[in-house]
Amino acid sequence: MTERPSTPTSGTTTEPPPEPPATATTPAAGTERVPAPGAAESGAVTGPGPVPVSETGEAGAVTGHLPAPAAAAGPAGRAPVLSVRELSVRFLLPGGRRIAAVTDAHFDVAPGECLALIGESGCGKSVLASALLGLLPANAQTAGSAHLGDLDLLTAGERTLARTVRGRRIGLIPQSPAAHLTPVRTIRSQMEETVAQLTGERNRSTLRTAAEQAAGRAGFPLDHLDRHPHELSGGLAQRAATALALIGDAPLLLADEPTTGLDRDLVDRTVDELRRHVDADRALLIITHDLAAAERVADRVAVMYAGRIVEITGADAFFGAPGPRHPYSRGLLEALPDRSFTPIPGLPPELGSLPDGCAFAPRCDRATGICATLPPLTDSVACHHPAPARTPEDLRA
Ligand SMILES: Nc1ncnc2c1ncn2[C@@H]1O[C@H](COP(=O)(O)OP(=O)(O)OP(=O)(O)O)[C@@H](O)[C@H]1O
Ligand code: NI
Repeated sequence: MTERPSTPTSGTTTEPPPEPPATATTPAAGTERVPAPGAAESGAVTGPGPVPVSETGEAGAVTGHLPAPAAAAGPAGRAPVLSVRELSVRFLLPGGRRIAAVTDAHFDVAPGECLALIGESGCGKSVLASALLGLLPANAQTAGSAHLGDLDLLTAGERTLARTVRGRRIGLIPQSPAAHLTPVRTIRSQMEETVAQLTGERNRSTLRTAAEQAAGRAGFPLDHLDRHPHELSGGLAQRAATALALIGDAPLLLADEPTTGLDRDLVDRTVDELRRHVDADRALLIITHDLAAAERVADRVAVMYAGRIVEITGADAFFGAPGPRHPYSRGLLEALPDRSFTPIPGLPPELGSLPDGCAFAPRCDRATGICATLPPLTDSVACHHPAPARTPEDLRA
């Protein structure tokens, strides 16, 4: 774990000027959001407390929507930057198949806090991030709510998301940075344009300096700034995308695998820069396969399995003592080379045909008959047979 101040260093957030957002966070052409059935009338968010989990796993069958103040207190006792309640995403496929990519996700991210979202490939992490930014494809349906202050990101219109949210209130480091960079323009010109759009600055030399500072923050070499995206390695494209996402100093940063393709030193450097973003009293939701990076940057960890968050707990408790409580979370840690290097047996289930009960049960050595029923998320873990919690202080979820 890195040393970090216990109190945020600044209480200010940057109010964006009224210009369009950064190009790096513009949605792909042709993508449109399909509002969830009944989503329009639900401005309400559910209150804190046990997470209701829908038995059917169907979008629209989300349970427990109780009216509550939009600014429910976050884990640090402050109003969260992001408040996600029973967020579900379904993809409708030809022939009537439904992919349950995200089911009943429920969490907050507070100012000055980093939440790391981890889990095996295909479990729904990127879909969750895309839902928050209104970047889902047209065959997606959402349910639940995701409040950024008073704004429900799931029901906000594309115009609002494009003009005031993406790049301004939420920065995105996308999972495929090369695809998000504009192919025909140099990295320098994309960075200068982003600075101009977000700050209103027009002076050439000021823009040039700001772009070079942004590159420096992400460890992007200045002598590569005049290159086009196709002239960059994957790691350099990653750093360019990180630099672009950091420019707006958005109150919430979504970083989807921000360290892919980087060597260990650059991983550390990148996550330390992301941590500086958090320590300036902003929020970070980082999606990563790199558990060492998660340990270095995160305050809390959310573990996702087959579209559901199965455990959400403090990073110190998770990576240290007493360790995670869900058998899947424990398996993820035990699979690490510097732990017992034992892979979790079997494969994750198809999200198009999930069982009614615990989706991890077929791979779990603790499973019993009761696991044919869905375990609710109580005490930070959704499992009928969790490892015991040692002390309440260990769990600061
Ligand atoms: N447009 C789509 N139509 C149908 N299914 C989709 C679509 N987009 C994603 N999915 C499915 O949603 C599930 C979750 O995908 P997602 O990209 O969120 O996984 P992930 O956890 O981010 O994985 P990774 O770690 O590999 O990035 C996958 O099973 C994927 O096949
Ligand atoms: Ni992903």
